[in-house]
Parts: sequence; C-alpha cells; structure tokens
Amino acid sequence: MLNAFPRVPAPKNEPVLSHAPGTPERAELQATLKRMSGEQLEIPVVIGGKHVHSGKTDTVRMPHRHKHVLATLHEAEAGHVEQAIQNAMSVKEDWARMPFHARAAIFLRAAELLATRYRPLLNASSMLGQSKTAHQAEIDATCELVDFLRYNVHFAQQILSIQPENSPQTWNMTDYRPLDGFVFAVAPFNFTSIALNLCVSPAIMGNVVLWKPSTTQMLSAWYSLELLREAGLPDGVINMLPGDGPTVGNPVLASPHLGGIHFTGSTPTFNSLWKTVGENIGRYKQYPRLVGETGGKDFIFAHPSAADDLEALAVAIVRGGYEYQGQKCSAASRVYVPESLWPQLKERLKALIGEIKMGDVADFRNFMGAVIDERSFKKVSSYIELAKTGGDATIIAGGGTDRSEGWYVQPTLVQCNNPRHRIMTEEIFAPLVGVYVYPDAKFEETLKECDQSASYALTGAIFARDRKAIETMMSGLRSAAGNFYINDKPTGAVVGQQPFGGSRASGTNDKSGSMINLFRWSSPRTIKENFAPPVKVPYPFMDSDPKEGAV
Ligand SMILES: NC(=O)c1ccc[n+]([C@@H]2O[C@H](COP(=O)([O-])OP(=O)(O)OC[C@H]3O[C@@H](n4cnc5c(N)ncnc54)[C@H](O)[C@@H]3O)[C@@H](O)[C@H]2O)c1
Ligand SMILES: N[C@@H](CCC=O)C(=O)O
Repeated sequence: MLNAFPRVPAPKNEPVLSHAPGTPERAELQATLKRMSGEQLEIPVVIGGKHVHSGKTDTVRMPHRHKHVLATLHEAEAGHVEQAIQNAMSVKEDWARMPFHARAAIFLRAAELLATRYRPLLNASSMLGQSKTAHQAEIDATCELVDFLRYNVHFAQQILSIQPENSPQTWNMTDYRPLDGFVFAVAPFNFTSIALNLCVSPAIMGNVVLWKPSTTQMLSAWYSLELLREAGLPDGVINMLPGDGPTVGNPVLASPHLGGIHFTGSTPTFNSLWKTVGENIGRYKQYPRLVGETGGKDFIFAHPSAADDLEALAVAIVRGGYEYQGQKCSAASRVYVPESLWPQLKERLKALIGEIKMGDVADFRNFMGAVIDERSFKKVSSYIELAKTGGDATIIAGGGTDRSEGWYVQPTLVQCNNPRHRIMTEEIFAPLVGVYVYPDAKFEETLKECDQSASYALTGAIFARDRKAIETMMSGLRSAAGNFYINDKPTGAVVGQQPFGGSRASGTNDKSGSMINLFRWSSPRTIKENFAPPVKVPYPFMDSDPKEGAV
C-alpha cells in the first residue's frame, strides 16, 4: 500500500564499458564466455513460470563455430499456445491492477541487475549465440537494454501524468488502461535488447505478453527472461514460446483475445502477420494494434563538399556497413559517392576493409564474427555471385566466403553501375555494401534516385560541409529515412536520444524506446466527474419573466 505518486529515478544512458585489456569487465566476460562455451543448456517453453519440455527440439549453435551446440530448445506447438493464452488471460487483471510504482520497480530492478551481475551473462550469450563482438554485445545486450528498461519506466510515468483540462465543478481524468486481450511480441535474431523490449514496453503499460523470440537468439532470450524473473516479474506476465514462426504464430493470431502485435523483423514476415490478422478480423473481441519495425536499405549519400571529411566518410561506411556483419536493420548498405571523391575514397575503403579481422568473437582482436546461419550465408553468397557474374557490378573489396567452420563472409564492397541494381535496392542483411558513383553535376538527380529506388525508409546518412547542400539533402530525402544522420554513420541510435523507427516498407514508425511506442500499448479511458450536476431539465433561458409575453 502506498499513498503517493512518486517520481521515478531520472534515467541516464548506461555507460559503455570498454572491455580493454586489463579491465575487470574483460576478465569477467572472458571467464563467462569460457564457462558458457562448456555448457549445453536446455531451454523450455515457459508458461505461467512453469518450464514445459515439449519434446520437439531444435538446437542453438555458435554461428562462428556451427558444429558447437550451445543449447537445446523445446519448441512450442498449438497446445502450448492455447495454455499460454489461458494463463496470460488469467493473470491479466492482477497485473493491470498492480500500482504503477510496483510495476516500475520490477523493471528498474532488472536494469540494475543487468548493469551489474547479469552484464557478463547477457553479453556472453549474445556473443556466443549471435556472433557479436564484445563491443557489439555491450552496446546491445547491456547498454541498450538497460536504457530501454529505465527510459520506458520514465516515459510511462510521463504518459500517466498527461491529463486533460478541468472546468469549474468538474474533474477530468485519463485512465491509461492496458489493451484488451494480450500482446504478441515477435522478435528478430539480431538485437537482444530489441527482443526483450518488445515485451517490456507493453508490460510496463500493464499488458500481458506472449513472447516468440527467434530460434537463433534463444540463448540470450533465455538469460533475458531469467533477468526479469529475478527482478520479480510475476509468473505469466510474459510467457515464452520458442519455436517455428507459423506453428506458434497461427494459433496466436486465431485467438479472439489478440490485443496487439509488437513485431520487429523482416518486412515479408510482418506483411504476412498483417494479412492473417486481416483475414481473422471477425474473430477478435477488439481491433488488434499492429506495431512493426521491419527491414531497411539504409544509405550514405556524400556531397562533393565532403572532400575534407573523407576519412570520416570512409569510417562511417566501414563501421556502418560491416559492424555486426551488416546485420543491423540500420546498416549502411548503399552508398552514393560523387565522381570527384571516388578515386581517393575507394583507396581508403580498400585499405580499411583490408585491415578488418574476422573470426571467433571470443578472440577480442576480431572486428567481425560470422553471419547468423546457413540461410543468411546462402542469401548473401547469391548476391556476391550476382556481383561476380551478372555484369553492371564490380567487386572492389572482399567477396570471399567460408562455411567450413562458421558462416563467414568477408566484408564486401561492390561498385554498381546502375543505381537500380539489386544490390542497391534489396535488403541483403549481411556485410555487403553497394556503391554508386554519380557525376557531380547530377547531384540532385541522384538524390531523387536515392529517395525513390528502394522501398524502405529506415535510416540514412549524408556527408557534406556545404550548408546549402545539407538543407537540399535534408529536404530531398525527408521521406527516405525515419532516422537521419548528418555527417555520421546511420547506425547506433541511442534510447532517449534518437528514437528509432522508419516508414514506407520499414514499418509503422512507432519509435521504439520512446513515449510514442508506449502510447500504442494503452487504451485510454476518459473519466469526467461532476461535483455539481444539474438538478432540473429546463435551460435558464426558459425561466419565465412575468413581464414578457409571447411575441
Ligand atoms: N526496423 C527495426 O527496428 C529492426 C530491428 C531489427 C531487425 N529488423 C529487421 O529484422 C530482419 C532480421 O531479423 P529476422 O531474420 O529474425 O526476421 P524474420 O522476419 O525472419 O523473423 C522475425 C521473427 O518472426 C518470426 N516469424 C516468422 N514467421 C512467423 C509467423 N508466421 N508467425 C509468427 N512469427 C513468425 C520468426 O520466427 C522470428 O522470431 C531484417 O529484415 C531487419 O531489417 C528491423
Ligand atoms: N537501433 C539499432 C538498429 C536496430 C536494428 O537492427 C541502430 O540504430 O543501429
């Protein structure tokens, strides 16, 4: 019992630890990597806090050593989905009625645990299971997830405090109820933080969630759920349903209790979920909210006036394009360069790419690990083959692949002679960057090409010194990216600083890690209380004046 509406602690972005040689965090992480590499977890379906071993199993492997099994996971089937829905609906009222400060405390405690004891666990599991380097794991699995937890509590409190005007004798209120039914959170493989945040943001607003992580993210997903359990999350608020997409998804989407989908993943998958919801629309007890952050074909566009910033441009292309093997929805994957800059830039890119070390992420000298799985390896290999044999394209750097031990793909740079080349327009989601070199005089024409040639609009970056050119690019590319960077790479959005999301085929642009996203998980009720309700029917103007007669 608490007779107060306390302010939540002011959030600050979690500092990124360097893991440099000699630091305590490096020693702790290395010890955890060693221990986890020697274990083989058994990951269950989790319903109402109970661990269910379905018996239908799959394996989680290291992408960079694909024979190494890290975990066996039990896959959920239709019966488990039904149990999970029943369980979620049975705890829904209790969770929704829990006072905000109590819900908030659970997520704040989780943030604290993650910033300390769970840090090496989440970092190591993301490194081993998703092939992230120590730095990429730290900025995702620890820092961004801590930020999501703390900022979402802060944003939720701000929302609750947004209240309507009052008038004499009346008091008006907005009651931020959770949605009717449950929320289905469907997660991609590539970000540990995003996967859990898909659950946390609806849950902080009082919703119950069915969570379907990606099979290739299951190791870090398991430790993420353990984190919330240890922080005090009641059983059933988040039920975890590992497994095949449609096997889990179809029965969930058929439930009359579906209240919303919180999705991050590819555009085709979100389209198929949306289509199924449309087909099932008559079944639902409410209109499900559909929130989806999807694919990208993110650009870097250089203006001739970036000549004095060539090194920054080259580094932005390399970091933006190849960090985490180009498997960020925000990764730079098409670059537009003026002819005047290309000869010098090309040499710098060749040199920088040539220095990149790729290999086992437990070896901290490596800048890149492997791509996530065989499907991804085959997909990017087919684009490399296209570059080699299809004409209209030249491989400038990289182009090699090796599947013998891990799913390794060299950082690859391909010059395309046609701005509509498939490498310049399709999401590949791997370390492959396309470059189109344009005549300086065709700057504005090429800007239009950049805006129109891909169906996505997630992130984009421009490089220029000339302020007039910056303004022209800002306005010419206004609809081409939901996150727009000036003289910076297009990746690395920070919660609270650059709310993240895109439009067109990149999603509903509900800006994860912001108040905008949290609003989607609430069904507000407006309440008016009248302290002096009228006690007679006639209006005052009808009161009869004895001197007035009918006109
Ligand atoms: N815009 C963003 O914020 C953002 C962030 C991260 C990743 N992404 C995108 O995610 C993609 C990469 O992730 P991925 O390969 O895991 O995506 P994906 O679409 O293959 O899978 C995403 C999730 O959907 C599930 N799924 C597939 N079919 C389903 C169905 N019928 N019902 C229910 N669930 C189903 C998968 O099992 C997985 O958990 C890229 O396209 C990337 O751009 C976008
Ligand atoms: N928010 C991340 C991208 C997430 C997508 O995979 C970034 O800004 O780089």
